[in-house]
Amino acid sequence: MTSKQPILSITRRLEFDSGHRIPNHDGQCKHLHGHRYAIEITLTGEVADHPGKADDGMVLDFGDIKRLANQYIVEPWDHAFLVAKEDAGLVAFLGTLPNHKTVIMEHVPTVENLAHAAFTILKPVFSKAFSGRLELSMIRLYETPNCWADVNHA
Ligand SMILES: Nc1nc2c(c(=O)[nH]1)N=C([C@H](O)[C@H](O)COP(=O)(O)OP(=O)(O)OP(=O)(O)O)CN2
Ligand SMILES: [Zn+2]
Repeated sequence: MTSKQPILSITRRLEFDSGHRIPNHDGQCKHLHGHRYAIEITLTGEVADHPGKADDGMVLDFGDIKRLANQYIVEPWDHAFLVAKEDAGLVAFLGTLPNHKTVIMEHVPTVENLAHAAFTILKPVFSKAFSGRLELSMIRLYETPNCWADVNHA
C-alpha cells in the first residue's frame, strides 16, 4: 500500500456485566458468579485526510466503534448469563427461568474464550462496515481488573 497518511491504532473501551461459571474449575470459579467485564477494541488503519469533513484526522470515530460494539457484544452479553453449551444441566436450568437472558457459548466461558468469541464476531463487522480500510487488530477483555486476555489479528 502506498500512502502519505500514517497507519496507526486506536482503542475504545466499553464495559458490561455478565454471569458465568467454569464448570470444571478446581476452585471458586465453578460456582455461578459474575464480573464487570471491560472490552478494549483496537482498530488499525490509515488516518483520514479529509479536510473539512467530520472524520478528518481519525482512523474511525470512536462513536462508530461504540455503536457497533454495543450492537454486537455489549447489548447481547450485558446482564446475560454466558453458559457453555456443554454445561448441559445449567443450560437446562436457565431454560426454565421465564424470559431469562442467557447466551449459550460454543466453549467454556473463560476470559480467553470470550475474548476469542468477541473477536470472531466483531472482525467481519468492522471489515464490512468500513470496506476493508481498517481492521480489527486486537481485542483485550478484562474479567477482573487483574485478569485479562488478548486476541490479536494473525
Ligand atoms: N486462564 C484463566 N484462568 C481463570 C479464569 C479464566 O477465565 N481464565 N477465570 C477464573 C474466574 O472465573 C475468575 O474470573 C478469576 O478469579 P480470580 O483469579 O479470583 O481473579 P481476581 O481478580 O478476582 O483475583 P484477586 O485475587 O481478587 O485479584 C479463574 N481463573
Ligand atoms: Zn469468573
